[in-house]
Amino acid sequence: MASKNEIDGMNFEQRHGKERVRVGRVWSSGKDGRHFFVEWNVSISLLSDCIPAYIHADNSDIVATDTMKNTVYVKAKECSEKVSVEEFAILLAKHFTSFYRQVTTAIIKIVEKPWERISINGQPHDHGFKLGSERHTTEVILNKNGTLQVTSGVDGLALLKTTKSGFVGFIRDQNTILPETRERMLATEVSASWRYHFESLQSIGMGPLGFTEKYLDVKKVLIDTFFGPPKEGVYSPSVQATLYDMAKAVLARFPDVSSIQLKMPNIHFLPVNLSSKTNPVIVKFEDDVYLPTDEPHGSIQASLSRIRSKM
Ligand SMILES: O=c1[nH]c(=O)c2[nH]c(=O)[nH]c2[nH]1
Repeated sequence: MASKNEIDGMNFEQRHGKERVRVGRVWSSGKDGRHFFVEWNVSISLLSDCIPAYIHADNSDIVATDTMKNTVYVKAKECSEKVSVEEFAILLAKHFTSFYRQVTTAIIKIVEKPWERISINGQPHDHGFKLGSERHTTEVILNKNGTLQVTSGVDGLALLKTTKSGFVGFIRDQNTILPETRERMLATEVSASWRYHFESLQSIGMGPLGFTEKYLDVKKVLIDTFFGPPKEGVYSPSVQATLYDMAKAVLARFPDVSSIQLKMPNIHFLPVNLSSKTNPVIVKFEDDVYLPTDEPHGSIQASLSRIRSKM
C-alpha cells in the first residue's frame, strides 16, 4: 500500500515512516505493587500528502520520522493503564491520522517480545520476567475516514511431535527419492496472522478490547489442533492437511475472525543410518536417532477467509 499520484504523466507512489522503534513500558498495580512489563518493536508507515518534498525539495508537509519515533515514547508514557499491543497500535494510528492534516493512512506494525512473569518455588514473582519463545504481533491500518483493519498474529511458534505424522501418495518421477512413510517426526515454526472482522474505529467501540485474551485463545486452538488429544494425538497426512485443519478450527471457533494466514515450514529431522565398508550397520535407524536440520526446509503457507471477507 502506498500513496499514489500522477505526476508528469507518470504514476508516483510513496510512503515514509520509522522502523524498529523499541520501547519498554512498566505498569505497577497500585494495590499490591505487582509490576507488568511489555517490550515492543514498533514500525510506523504513513501515507501522506507530501509530494512537494519529492519533486520540489519542499519539506513543509513532512512529518519527520524522528517525530514519529518520539511519538511512540510520548504515547507509551500517556498509557497510564496496561494496554494490549493491538490497542497501542490503534492509538498510535489514531494520533497520526487525526493530528496531521497531511496523513491519510497510518500502518502500524508491532512485535511484542515474549517477556513472561517468572515463578519462584511456584509463586509468581511481582517484578521478575524471563524471555519466552513465540512473539505476539499486530498490524493496524487506519484511514483518516475511520476505516480500520486489525490483524493479530504469532511468530516463531515452534512445535514438534515425534509420531502420528506421515507423507504418502505424492508425485513420483525420475527425481524423486523420498520414501513414503506413515511414521515420521513433524516439526514446524508457525507464523500465523488473523484479521478481525470489524472495519471501522466506531465498530470496535471504546471498552476494553480483550485482544490479549483472544491472542491466547487463538494460539491455544492452533496448538490443540496441531497435536490432538494428549494420549491419542491426531494423525497428520501432510503439513498441508494439518495447516488447513488449524486454519479451519480458528475460523470455526472465532466468529469475529474473518481470515487467517498460516506459514508452516517443514523443519526436517533426517533419519540417521551409519555404515562403513567394513561395518554395513553401525547405526540402523529405528525411529530413534535423527539429524536435525533447518536448511533446506519445506515451505508451506496458505490463507483461509470467509467468503465476503475483505482480506
Ligand atoms: O508434509 C509434507 N508436505 C510436503 O509437501 C512435503 N514434501 C516433502 O518432501 N515432504 C513433505 N511433507
